[in-house]
Amino acid sequence: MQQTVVVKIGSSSLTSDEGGLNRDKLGFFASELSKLQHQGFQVLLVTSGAVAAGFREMGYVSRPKNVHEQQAAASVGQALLMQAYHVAFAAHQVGVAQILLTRYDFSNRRRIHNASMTIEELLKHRIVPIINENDTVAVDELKELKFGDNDKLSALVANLVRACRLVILTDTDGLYTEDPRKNANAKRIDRVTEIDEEMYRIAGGSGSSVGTGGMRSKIEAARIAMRGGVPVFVGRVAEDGDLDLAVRGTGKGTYFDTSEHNLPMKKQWLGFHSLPQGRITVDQGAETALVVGGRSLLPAGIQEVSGDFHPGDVVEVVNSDQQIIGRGVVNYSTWQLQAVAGLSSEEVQKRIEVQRIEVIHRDEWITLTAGKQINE
Ligand SMILES: Nc1ncnc2c1ncn2[C@@H]1O[C@H](COP(=O)(O)OP(=O)(O)O)[C@@H](O)[C@H]1O
Ligand SMILES: N[C@@H](CCC(=O)OP(=O)(O)O)C(=O)O
Repeated sequence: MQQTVVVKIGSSSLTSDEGGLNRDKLGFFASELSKLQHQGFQVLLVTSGAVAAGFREMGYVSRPKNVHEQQAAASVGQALLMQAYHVAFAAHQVGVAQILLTRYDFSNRRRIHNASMTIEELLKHRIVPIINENDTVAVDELKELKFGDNDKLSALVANLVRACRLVILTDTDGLYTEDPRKNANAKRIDRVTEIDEEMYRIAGGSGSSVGTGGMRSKIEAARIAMRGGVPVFVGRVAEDGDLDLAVRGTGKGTYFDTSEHNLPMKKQWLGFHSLPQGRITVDQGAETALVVGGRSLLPAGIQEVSGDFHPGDVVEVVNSDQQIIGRGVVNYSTWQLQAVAGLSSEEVQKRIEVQRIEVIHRDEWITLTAGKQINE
């Protein structure tokens, strides 16, 4: 079977702080990606840079902060971006296609299935799908409905196509013990096997005025991809052949290894694509049963319920310290659960009629605590 590589290129690698595309850099990346394809890899590109490429044409002096200005700049820049990629890849006899996705598309199983089928068809024809967030329609006010930066989008795409590696290219050669722009003595971390809280602490925000996510969002992307069984490289590609080295394991950057196996599609959807409709707080006993014991959630372990959900919806589960421990498909509605929270299963059955006694069945649950996942 052919191996698939997903490469994400950030705004900082394609444009300058003053805005506008750097066609030399873009041409270089197209050449590196084409080489990978010629070697037999299936290649997908997740690209940022629409806002950065378009804001100058709109007459703005710097990257706009206002949402509608950003959306307008993105719609100008996206066309410029695709035009430039089309020309740059054509020089290597490689065809390209544009795919614009939103967070909402991932949360809807039919839409993401359609996107996945389209991608498969393009790859079969050796066309490189070039993916960006659909900035014009992405809703910024509702943070959970917008990716913002493309790091997380690239991780979701890598999991979707079951990539053999996700390569996140940026303007620094990997994750350092501190932002290297702020501390020249910071040391690069070459290999990461587990993402813990310390990792989030050292990863700062964006260092340039065109990038948005910084290293923090790359760590979050790496966590999602690792959960999906996809190893990740975060770093820089500056010279001929660098991308090949990055894919093969000897690039200039940080490698995030994973011992996880590909998560089943259903669990991926639950953990990373679905949009929770409510929140359930559980006690210590229920937390252990879910996270360590691999058991279902029963009404007895529930302390608090909020949101507006119905049987079949996805809810987020938090422990008594309000830390997220996972997500699952709920078998109760909000009012039903509020009426029986904390009660024994026997008592619940006397009071209300439910299809299944489990609030969340173990097969419809995913643990999302940082570190090693015990229960799949
Ligand atoms: N611990 C860290 N190690 C490396 N880079 C870091 C760290 N913390 C913050 N950064 C910053 O993250 C930036 C890359 O992210 P970003 O600007 O969002 O790039 P992109 O546009 O490629 O997504 C780097 O330029 C760097 O200044
Ligand atoms: N979709 C946006 C991405 C915004 C952005 O700056 O992302 P990134 O450079 O990946 O931190 C664009 O194309 O401008």
